[in-house]
Amino acid sequence: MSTGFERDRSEFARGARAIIVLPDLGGSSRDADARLDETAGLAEAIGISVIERHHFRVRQAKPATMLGSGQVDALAEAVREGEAELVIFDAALTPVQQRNLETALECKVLDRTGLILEIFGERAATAEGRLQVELAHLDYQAGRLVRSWTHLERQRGGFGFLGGPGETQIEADRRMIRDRMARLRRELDQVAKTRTLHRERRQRAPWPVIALVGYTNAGKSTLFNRLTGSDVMAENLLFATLDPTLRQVPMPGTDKAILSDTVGFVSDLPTQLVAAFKATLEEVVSADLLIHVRDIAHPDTDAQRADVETVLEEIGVASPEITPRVEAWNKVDLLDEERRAAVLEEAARRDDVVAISAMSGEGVDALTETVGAKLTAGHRRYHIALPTADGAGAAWLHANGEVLDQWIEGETANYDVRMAPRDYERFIRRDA
Ligand SMILES: Nc1nc2c(ncn2[C@@H]2O[C@H](COP(=O)(O)OP(=O)(O)OP(=O)(O)O)[C@@H](O)[C@H]2O)c(=O)[nH]1
Repeated sequence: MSTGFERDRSEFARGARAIIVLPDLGGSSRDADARLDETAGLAEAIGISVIERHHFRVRQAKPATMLGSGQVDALAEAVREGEAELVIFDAALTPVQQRNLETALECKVLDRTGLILEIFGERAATAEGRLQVELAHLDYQAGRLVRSWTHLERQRGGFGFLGGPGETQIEADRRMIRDRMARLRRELDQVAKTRTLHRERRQRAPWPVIALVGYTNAGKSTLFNRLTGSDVMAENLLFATLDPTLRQVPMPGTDKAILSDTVGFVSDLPTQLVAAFKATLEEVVSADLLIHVRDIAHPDTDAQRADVETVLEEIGVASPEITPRVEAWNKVDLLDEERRAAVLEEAARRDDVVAISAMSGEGVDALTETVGAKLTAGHRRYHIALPTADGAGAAWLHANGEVLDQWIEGETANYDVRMAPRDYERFIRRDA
């Protein structure tokens, strides 16, 4: 069934000419140029062609148009001269502001949430990803529909104007959205159940799961490819990895580990998206260890780190004491000599930080060593005696622990094994 509310991708056709606007309300610690770069990068990731960037200082956001009237006029002029088809605001706009701006600028206006939804829509690769995006999108539209209706009605002077023109249509639209959302939720439940089954099956496999997290463009995919030796997703596509990709990788100290690449995080991630993407990020929630990839050469690297930690907390990842993190300070190749020396020195001082260049490979072996060491940090040495005929038991020990020594006494095979207490208990239970 088509609700008529599905995304019209042709609206943002590849190559659409766009102007990026940063309304600067002050008080942000972020670098305005870096912010404009990020938004331009996000837009370009879905094929929008960015022709201009504007940075407007706004003392107080205007309820009707966000910007002051002089600024709106200047922007309208820029739209006409540049023949722009789209203006992207790096801010959250109310439905009223969005519509008033569209009228004044005579072109389409998209806010940050709308832009992120477009990107998520384009990148969602699995059935679950697509369902989640559509749900988030409908949720966003439902909010706009209700409020814009109230606004229209007020313009008509029509409180108490129930049953007036348009109302029936809007009611019908809202019902259609509601029905469609209910259906999507049911489908999602089903998909989520299947996923949980798969995950449980994998959790019974003995390998630890390592999740790569990080701000968008930090270099997660580049590192993922380097660690796994795959060259998929080598393009510079923001959010190229909306759906987690899982690979087995060798890790010192364990037989192997499962590495999961996840979606890039952004600042001000709309709440409805955090909720909608929680399932996609479940790999992160249940991971044994997180590698937090940071673009250490970015001017806002500290703010980006805080954003990532906030999202991790929002989606329910346990504190670093329970789910250990290793920070990979990436792109050290871009630093000037002085900064590079300072970064390397600080990284060397900390046992949870490794300076790397995912691009050149510098530091990547050290990262693997550190991750392996963290994974095995809680490991202990056990003595285990098995009947020599227990080939499966012996194989399990080799796969799950580090066999330090083994010797045979009559019918008994002895093993001196280093492994996680959790694995030891699982092994003992298996025997019982
Ligand atoms: N100079 C330099 N560039 C890097 C390095 N690592 C990644 N890059 C570049 O940074 C850009 C983003 O890298 P990705 O690996 O796509 O980043 P990501 O974190 O997966 O991005 P999202 O999918 O948006 O979350 C690409 O242009 C990479 O080539 C590095 O160590 N040095």
